[in-house]
Amino acid sequence: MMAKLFRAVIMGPPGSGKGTISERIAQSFGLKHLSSGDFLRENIAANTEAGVLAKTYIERGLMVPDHVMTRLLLPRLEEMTRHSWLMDGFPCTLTQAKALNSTCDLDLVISLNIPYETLKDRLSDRWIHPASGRVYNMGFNPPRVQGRDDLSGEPLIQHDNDQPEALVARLRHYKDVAKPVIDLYKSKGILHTFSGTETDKIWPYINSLLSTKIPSRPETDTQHIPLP
Ligand SMILES: Nc1nc2c(ncn2[C@@H]2O[C@H](COP(=O)(O)OP(=O)(O)OP(=O)(O)O)[C@@H](O)[C@H]2O)c(=O)[nH]1
Ligand SMILES: Nc1ncnc2c1ncn2[C@@H]1O[C@H](COP(=O)(O)OP(=O)(O)O)[C@@H](O)[C@H]1O
Repeated sequence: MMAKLFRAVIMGPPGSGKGTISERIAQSFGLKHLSSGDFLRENIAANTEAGVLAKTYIERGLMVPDHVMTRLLLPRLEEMTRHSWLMDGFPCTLTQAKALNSTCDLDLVISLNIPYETLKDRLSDRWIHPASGRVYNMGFNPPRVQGRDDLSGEPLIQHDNDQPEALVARLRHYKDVAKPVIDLYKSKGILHTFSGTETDKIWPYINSLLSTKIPSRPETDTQHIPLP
């Protein structure tokens, strides 16, 4: 019998560890990790209409408008009716959350609550491989060769957006737009908030929460490998 499908969203300010934790969840529980940033980069690389439009905003450090995000992401989610997934980076706004609501029922929302000083330290030390979106942190998960992506060997870059001056504005913006989304999920009783300064300390709590919600590893594209 097919395991029940499971749909989750992970929210948090820039640098809160959504990508890092999503990878761990995907590995441990077999959910597909969907990332709004990755979808956007794929569309930009493929020169789709939405990708060309999105690029003009991202290049200026702005959020992509809601109607572009929903036009891009909802059809992809509709294709995933047979999969369990974890979405990272979407929804960001109440309009996006309402659009997602009309497409599927979420089982769980993880919200990461990380102090500003911690975000500032992490992001000022974040290096990115622009083509793939892979992220490194010089202390936490450094690349094998300094300044180079582990898989492609291509140079890593830093975003101006990650520097403290830009970060303050991004965080303020995040707080404003995320608050009604968090309130919505709280009122639905599916919000779980995790606070802390280290991903490795937060992870066991998320892991044990998900273990109570996902009794067996759901169907995946890959071969079914029993967990130890
Ligand atoms: N020092 C430290 N760095 C961490 C920790 N967890 C994640 N990082 C690093 O912090 C940076 C941000 O983590 P991400 O997983 O990219 O965070 P995100 O929430 O997906 O960020 P955005 O894509 O900006 O929304 C990356 O460089 C990570 O390697 C931690 O516990 N300690
Ligand atoms: N849900 C969303 N709504 C609007 N814009 C988004 C959304 N998700 C991603 N973006 C845009 O794509 C960019 C890249 O996203 P992402 O890879 O998550 O990294 P970051 O948030 O660190 O910039 C964002 O800066 C933003 O411009």
